Amino acid sequence: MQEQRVTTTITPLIAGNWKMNGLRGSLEELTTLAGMLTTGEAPRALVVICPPATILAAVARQGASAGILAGGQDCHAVASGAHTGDVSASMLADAGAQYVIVGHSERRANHGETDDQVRAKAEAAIGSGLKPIICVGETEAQRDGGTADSVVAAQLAASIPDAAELHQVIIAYEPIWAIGTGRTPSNDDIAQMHNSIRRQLVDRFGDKGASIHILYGGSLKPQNAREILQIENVNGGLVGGASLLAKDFYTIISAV
Ligand SMILES: O=C[C@H](O)COP(=O)(O)O
Repeated sequence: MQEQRVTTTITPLIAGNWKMNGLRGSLEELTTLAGMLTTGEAPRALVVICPPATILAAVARQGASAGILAGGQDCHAVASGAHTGDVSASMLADAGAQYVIVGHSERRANHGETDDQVRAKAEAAIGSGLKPIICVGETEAQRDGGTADSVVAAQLAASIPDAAELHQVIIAYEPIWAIGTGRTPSNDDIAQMHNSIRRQLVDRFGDKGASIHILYGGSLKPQNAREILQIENVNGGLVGGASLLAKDFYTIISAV
């Protein structure tokens, strides 16, 4: 039987995750990017930068005139309290963020975050008016063992909240073995995974599931952006290393 395919038209979104890179000096890159976005051809994508929390407010303020939106890289699941070192979703919103990454594989791996915790963070984000970018993805062993589909399906099922405001949720598929390695899945493998994610979203959420962004992340670069970003059901990208240089990030944005 032929697989049912679901396609949809969504304004693409390109998000840069600066991770733990970026001192105040990085704002110069933001200024350069803003200049490119305002003087060049108008971008066909929403542009988001997720900097370290220390410069989030500055990024939100400085990026606004060029239409650059700001996002956090993580948030706590509760609004306030005795959680030394943590930042809540409402604090990110207060600093000017409109998005927040939750469940990035570096947090799942290094901080033992579970799907339940990721879902709680996504709920907190939505409750504070932020759009959570919920990350899912398989390890290399899982890909080689043929379980990538089921691993990602389980993460999706458990990490996405059953919120009425579901149109605010964004999914980022990031094969862990592709992050920061320069390796990417084949275009066919990306298409297969994104179509599978789309089917699950539509099965679970109906029409709303058809309008949820599904971003690709993992060694997305100026060199491969054009072909990856035109794959069916790839509605943009979550970019790590290549988002740190304005020139590279602008090339990726322009590839949409
Ligand atoms: O959040 C971004 C991803 O982890 C991708 O990172 P990368 O583009 O450096 O591979």
